[in-house]
Amino acid sequence: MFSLGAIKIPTVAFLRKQLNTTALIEFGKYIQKVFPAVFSTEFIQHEVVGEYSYLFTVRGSDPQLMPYMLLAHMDVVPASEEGWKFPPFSAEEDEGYIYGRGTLDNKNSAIGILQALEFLLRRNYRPRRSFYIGIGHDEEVSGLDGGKQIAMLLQARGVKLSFLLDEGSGILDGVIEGIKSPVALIAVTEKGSLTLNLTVRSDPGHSSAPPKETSIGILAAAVSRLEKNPMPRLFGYGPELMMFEHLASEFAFPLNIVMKNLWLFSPLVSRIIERKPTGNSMVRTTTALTIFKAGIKFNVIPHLASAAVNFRIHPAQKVAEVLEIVKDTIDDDRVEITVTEAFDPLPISPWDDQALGVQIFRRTIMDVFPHVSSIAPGVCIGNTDSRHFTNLTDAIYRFNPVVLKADDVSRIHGWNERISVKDYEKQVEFLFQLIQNSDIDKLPKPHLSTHEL
Ligand SMILES: CCCCCCCC/C=C\CCCCCCCC(=O)N[C@@H](CCC(N)=O)C(=O)O
Ligand SMILES: [Zn+2]
Ligand SMILES: [Zn+2]
Repeated sequence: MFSLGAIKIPTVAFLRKQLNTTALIEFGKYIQKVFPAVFSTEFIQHEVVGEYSYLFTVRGSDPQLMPYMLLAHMDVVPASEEGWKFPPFSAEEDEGYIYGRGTLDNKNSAIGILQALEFLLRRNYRPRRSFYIGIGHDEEVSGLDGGKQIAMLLQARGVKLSFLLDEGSGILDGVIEGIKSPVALIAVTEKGSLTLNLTVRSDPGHSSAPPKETSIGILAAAVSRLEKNPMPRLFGYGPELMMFEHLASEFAFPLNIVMKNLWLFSPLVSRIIERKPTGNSMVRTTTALTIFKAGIKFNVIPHLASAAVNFRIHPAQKVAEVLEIVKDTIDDDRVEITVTEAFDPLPISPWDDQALGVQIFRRTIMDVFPHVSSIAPGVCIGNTDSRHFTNLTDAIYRFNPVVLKADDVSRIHGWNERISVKDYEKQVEFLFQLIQNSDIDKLPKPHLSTHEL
């Protein structure tokens, strides 16, 4: 059963320096109370990192086995009171669903991991393979003070990981047009990000004698040009090619043939899938106008107008290239462009028979979600704390073991975020099995089943 108390604690992160620290402290106390075995077992060390994040070191009985890591975060994005069926921090249960900010992103993982470990400890289970659990407190606002500090601490201790599992993808059921059965997408990379601040300055004055162009008009035209001129289609040039090839047999004829031959059909496929926002995010670097500020009074021509634009960079592109395209598209020197944050797409993690993490995930997915018909490498369209761990392993995977239906994706950061009690229990079962399956020291033999391998 979901620890509903975790959802009721409003661990909201607005900005890097604007966190609800009272709630973060309360969350720490809460997990100590509900997971007593995790906090008192002799072979588990817990540490508070960066004031509010938690790092657990679970010492396995066989020091020869290379450790792995499970990552999650306790902070959540803000939630408005209106628009929700139930208040976002009420953890109300309705028709088998628990509603609340963080039920999918990402208290389900934070609590689910600790719950699975608590269950194992109560059964006197001691893992053979050591592992780490990181519960960040500022993932939604960069992870620099939480997740990154955990990564740096482990790096300073000389830790190397065999694999790392974080949030960032899931079991998609009816999300990809043309695929009827649920498919598990394990993201082997995540898109890069570039946030630009655009500013236009012009002389202030009386609205009764306006100039031909104002700061607002100039800026509005610039952002409109960005929106009307999407970044180039790059579908088929990144790991999404691998994803669709793996999923090809899930499509009915003739789409299965099309997906198997993306070298020929990717221009056609990209035009179809870009029609939906999630599909579009696979096709290109996305452009999102997220902040627009100007003006103080109806009869005053404002001196300043500013806007923020957030680009999520396709794995086949880099920050520098996106910036060049932006400058060419705006093509107006009056618009001052400054970079607020920028990083390239993350490296692509291994996806082959030698990749231990992948084999363990496959086996665990098949054990716990037998109705999943394919397991494929995917691309995380957002960003996660795992991007701070690239010095510890090249095997970083993003996968939340939760079934997401078409309307669930927009609940993440949106209204009515929810998880079914059944899905949460499955998530705990997955983690419970995963920890045990990770104790193998050799890779399992390739599985001969109808599953996509
Ligand atoms: C062809 C269709 C394929 C569709 C694939 C869609 C898969 C959707 C599945 C899950 C949703 C992804 C959720 C991504 C997790 C993102 C976590 C997050 O919100 N991170 C923040 C971090 C912010 C920061 N400053 O670091 C973010 O990305 O904004
Ligand atoms: Zn998240
Ligand atoms: Zn999030």
